[in-house]
Amino acid sequence: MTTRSSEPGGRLLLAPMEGVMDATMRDLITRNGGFDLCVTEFLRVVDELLPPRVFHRLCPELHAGARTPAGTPVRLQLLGNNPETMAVNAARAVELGSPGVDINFGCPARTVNKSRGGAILLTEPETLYRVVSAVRAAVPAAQPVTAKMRLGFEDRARLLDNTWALLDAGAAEIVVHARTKVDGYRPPAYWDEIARVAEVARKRGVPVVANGEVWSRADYDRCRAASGVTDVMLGRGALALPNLAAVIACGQPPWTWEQALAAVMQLGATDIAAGRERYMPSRIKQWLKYLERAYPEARICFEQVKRVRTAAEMQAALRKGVSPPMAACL
Ligand SMILES: Cc1cc2nc3c(=O)[nH]c(=O)nc-3n(C[C@H](O)[C@H](O)[C@H](O)COP(=O)(O)O)c2cc1C
Repeated sequence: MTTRSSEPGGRLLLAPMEGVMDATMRDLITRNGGFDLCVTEFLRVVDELLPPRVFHRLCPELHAGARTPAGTPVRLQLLGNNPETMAVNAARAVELGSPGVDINFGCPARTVNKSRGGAILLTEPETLYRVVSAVRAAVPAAQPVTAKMRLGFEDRARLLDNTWALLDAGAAEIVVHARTKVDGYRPPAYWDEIARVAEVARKRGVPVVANGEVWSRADYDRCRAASGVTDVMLGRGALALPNLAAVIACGQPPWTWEQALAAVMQLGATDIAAGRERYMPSRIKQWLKYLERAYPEARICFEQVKRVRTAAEMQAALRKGVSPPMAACL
């Protein structure tokens, strides 16, 4: 196992991905090394202090020092607009062991935005300020309060207002997904816009993390050059090429399809062992879709398993692919 981190060249963060990047995935992806920090899927905060079990469900690593089995720290992410409830839930996240807390100002989901959560708040810099200030005040000073945002909601007009709001409120770090909400996930990511945020944040000594469309070592280099920042967050790229962080951090060769398929099988086995059989086939299919970007074999594999409904059938189908011919998994 390669455990060297990407320091001092810059940190690598594993992106929060709701419905995809749960503890099992974080374990599989961080095992190979290269990552310095993970951020959890968002925890939706409305009008109450959530019970500890909700935090533990989202981030079981809290039972293990808030680290993945490979030792990568995991920070909890909260999403909401109410400063008071965000503050009490942030305090609880930290009490339960989260190394600081991250706040989501980037979620583009219509249902979330309709209830004034996620990216819609980029139209209200004053709300960003109030939420982050309240959270900052509620969390011990040694614990970082970080924020993740997009370039804007409809356009980038308020990018620097939002940046100043986060800085004035005491954000310790800002992750910028280099697209607006309206851009969705459509390429390109506008990495050069991150440079504008970084220029302002530098005045306060606050690091900025670049995010969006980094699928390879070459993208990573281009992203850093365009944004001028050294820290990068990887999302879909780390699912498409599961050892992307180690490729970047340690020059590890990109995994072969056989290695990727072994990780897919491991995910299946873990889900079964944890009693998540019903959920397992759809998870495997979901990952294969991401893997298609790096491996033509993943498409063949997906076509062959797309009608599989049970965990046992899925396991048998994948197992056949482990012996030659390796190009297919049936
Ligand atoms: C399925 C999915 C779920 C996501 N869930 C979250 C989330 O819970 N919190 C968050 O801040 N960003 C979330 N994101 C955004 C990612 O963290 C990241 O900003 C985005 O995918 C761009 O980075 P990438 O091109 O490296 O994937 C999600 C993205 C996807 C595709």
